[in-house]
Amino acid sequence: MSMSLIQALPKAELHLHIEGTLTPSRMMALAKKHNISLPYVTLEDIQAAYQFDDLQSFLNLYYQGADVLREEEDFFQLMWDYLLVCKEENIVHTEIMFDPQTHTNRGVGFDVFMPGFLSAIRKAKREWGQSTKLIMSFLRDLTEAQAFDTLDASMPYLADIEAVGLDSAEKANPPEKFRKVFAKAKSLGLKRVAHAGEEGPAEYIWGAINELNVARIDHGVRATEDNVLLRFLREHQIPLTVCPLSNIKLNVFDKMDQHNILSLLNDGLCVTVNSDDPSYFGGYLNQNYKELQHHLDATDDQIVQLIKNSFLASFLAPDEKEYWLVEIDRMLDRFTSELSN
Ligand code: HPA
Ligand SMILES: [Zn+2]
Repeated sequence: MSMSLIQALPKAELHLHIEGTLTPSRMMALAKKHNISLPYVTLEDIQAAYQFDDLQSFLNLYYQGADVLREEEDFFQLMWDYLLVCKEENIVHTEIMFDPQTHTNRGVGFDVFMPGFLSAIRKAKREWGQSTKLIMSFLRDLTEAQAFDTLDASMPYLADIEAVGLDSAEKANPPEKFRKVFAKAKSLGLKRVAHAGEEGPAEYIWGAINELNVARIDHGVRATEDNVLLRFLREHQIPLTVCPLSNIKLNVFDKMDQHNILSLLNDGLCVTVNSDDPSYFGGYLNQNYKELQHHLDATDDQIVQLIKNSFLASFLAPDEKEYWLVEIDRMLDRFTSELSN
């Protein structure tokens, strides 16, 4: 049963950067369209370049790749490519991060990328009922004043933005640097998330919770360095959006069999599985689940709990969460009775 379980069950994805879904072939096509010369000739050159030492070495290529995104249609295609993957992988709900500053810094404004994103999102909703929410992420290596400018520029699109987030280079950019802009976002009715405890210390997870008032932590795997924090995360069921393949590619863990996701799960934390930047890290969501079966001997029960957590940790309304949890149990009952017949 476990082979098809991952594919068969409806899932939510909560930690996904849309700029990190830019496929090598789409990158090549857009470079050609806009007459941009890439440091790659073939698709294989791109694959070969995607070997990273750490977060920063990845970010350098990720920001470089995003430069091929110039027009509304490009952003539509980027989003559409990913939403088709959601349909294929049975990701019925997805909370998608986008990095406005990666685009506004090179003269591509909200009036270019937002209409592109939104038309793809609306088409997927119409065609197969795809559920999505958008999370606007601030780049933490830039200043808080620049984050405020970004929040101001997003005002015309606020109705389509669920939450704000915090990403990019974590070390030396602690959450409290963005305390005021997160407070402003909260006053505007936006939910909050932040990357913390990926490369940065457990202390940054406390900072995200106490200073930024986040509903969940992106990554958070370094929480295991602080037992008081672990107890707090368990007691308050503050979700961690963990990204297994990302953590291996960026050397947060040496090998998948050393990943701590299942020990966090067994400890009673609300952990979830996500793909982060699938085009750069070598796998979409289902592959991330499969890695846990292959390298950590994840049981069916653990896979099911991780999938249920993906809905519990989402920003869906309580009745929507309940709908999917009931649907999952219904499907599991059916699998079990099919197996016993
Ligand atoms: O995993 C990540 N961490 C920080 N910044 C990012 N930007 C895209 N992906 C990431
Ligand atoms: Zn991320």
